[in-house]
Amino acid sequence: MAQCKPFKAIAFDLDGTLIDSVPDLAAATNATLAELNLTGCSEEQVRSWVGNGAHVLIERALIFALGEAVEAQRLEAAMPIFMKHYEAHLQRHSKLYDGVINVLEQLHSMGYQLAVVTNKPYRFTIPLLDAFGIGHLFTQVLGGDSLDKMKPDPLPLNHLLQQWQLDKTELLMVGDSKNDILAAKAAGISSIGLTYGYNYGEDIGLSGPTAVCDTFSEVLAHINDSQKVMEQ
Ligand SMILES: O=C(O)COP(=O)(O)O
Repeated sequence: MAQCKPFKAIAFDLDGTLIDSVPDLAAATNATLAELNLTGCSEEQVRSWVGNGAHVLIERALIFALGEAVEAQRLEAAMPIFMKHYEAHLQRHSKLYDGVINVLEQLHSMGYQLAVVTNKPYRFTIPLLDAFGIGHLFTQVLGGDSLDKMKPDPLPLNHLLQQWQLDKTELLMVGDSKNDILAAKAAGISSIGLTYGYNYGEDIGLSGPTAVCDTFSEVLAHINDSQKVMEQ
């Protein structure tokens, strides 16, 4: 078995992990559909469409509203409309999940390198983190369009391993979606799956994370316990 080293760095997913962003994503999606004279959708539907970036979210919304597959040209025309509305909504109704600030501040002061690895477009990620007063805690922030591929591809996590010169056992991924867990598995690193976020209505445990937590505060307890075991 590979020699396990204690974690040095932690990569966090954003939507459904740190921030409940669906209310604003749903408002922006509905404003987009309204501008295109199409039927609106529910917040619950948007909750099940989030996870693969803005492009896929709007593709899913258009397929729902049109009742058929959407042509590439139509999708491309809808994207700037969505981007405009999401920029205006960004943090109007979104909320940090319980325990997020406290746990991130503790991990930061314990000396962990922290990153955000999200499929959300980069241009929205930094303003959102700053609006909630947590941007300064992260030394790396990767959006869905920062690199050539997004989660579930391992590229963003491999990028962090390389940037920070870490062994695979030294980086942990924390997220609510199977995209996070599949990316972690493909990169060969440990992961924590959170049960409270958005995962297409599926049990996150089915994706096979290293551990499952029900609250963000449990993540800190889990990391502390794992470090004790590895240091023994
Ligand atoms: O924008 C999305 O689709 C999801 O973003 P996430 O990777 O932070 O969950």
